[in-house]
Amino acid sequence: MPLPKAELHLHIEGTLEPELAFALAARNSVALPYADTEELRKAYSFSDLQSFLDLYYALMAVLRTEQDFADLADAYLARAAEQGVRHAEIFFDPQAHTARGVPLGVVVDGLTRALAHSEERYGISTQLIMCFLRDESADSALETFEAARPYFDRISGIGLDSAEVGNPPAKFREVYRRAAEAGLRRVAHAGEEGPASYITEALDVLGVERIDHGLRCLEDGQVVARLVREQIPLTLCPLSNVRLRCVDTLADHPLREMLDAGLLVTVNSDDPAYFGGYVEDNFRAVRQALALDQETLRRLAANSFRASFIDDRRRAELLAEVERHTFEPVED
Ligand code: HPA
Ligand SMILES: [Zn+2]
Repeated sequence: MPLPKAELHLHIEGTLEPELAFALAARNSVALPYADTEELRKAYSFSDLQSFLDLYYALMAVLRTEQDFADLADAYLARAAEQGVRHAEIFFDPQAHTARGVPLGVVVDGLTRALAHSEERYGISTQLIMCFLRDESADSALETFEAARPYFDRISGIGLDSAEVGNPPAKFREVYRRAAEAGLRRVAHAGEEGPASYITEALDVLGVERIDHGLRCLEDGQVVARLVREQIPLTLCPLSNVRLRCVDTLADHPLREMLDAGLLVTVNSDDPAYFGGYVEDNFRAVRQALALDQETLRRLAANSFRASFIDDRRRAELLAEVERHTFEPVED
């Protein structure tokens, strides 16, 4: 069995595998501009975040019905279970669907239909985090937030994703204020392609409890010192960072330096269908590239539960599972 872990940075739309994309395209009579899955996979060569986002949004055209969203989430959960995931906090992008005429209720009902049987079927507890597209307007985020109020009993928190540079956190001050007032958890992508100052802004202006990516904190010692002091979790995504050219190679990934600095870092998969692996694949890749020992892997898994929004009892149970875990001999 793989190491038990929580997945805290996972875009459900980024789990759309080429095979499922073609199956849904056929089911919904949507034409894809690729002959087959092989040709589609060849398009997964990205130069930066935007080049990925262009394909990510285009492929969403196949997601139309409640069943589509349920199938997408169920396929993810089945994969996640094989990868040792025991708790998942799952992002979705409501505006990417409502903009195409898919009602918010269809998205939420479909996703939560799959999540509802997740504990029983896969042993994975789940939460849903609604992300706003930061390259859309602040008004659009507010409209989306208000439209989602009827679903707040099924939504744990809000996040911020999409094109970072030029779309600083402060643009979304009001929607984060309303989320806090509504008792929702708050996270945001910051410091992936954007500067370290966006991390500070997300903490100070948006009141976020966790930073998604946060890699570029390393460019500012004061930001690192604060993240360490306040033990703000960072949800790193190593394979994503290589594919989107935030780091040159996995061997250059600063994960080890970040751990050594005392940062509360976690390892996650971001958009696994596009970036070459799910969360255990990310663990395995950094273990190999950075020669991480078992205690370091155990620490990363424990961090994932510490950084999660689960209740204290389940957190204690899952941390005990990490402690008890015995590693299988590695073959590579
Ligand atoms: O890695 C990402 N960064 C920003 N937006 C995203 N939307 C899906 N994945 C990402
Ligand atoms: Zn992300």
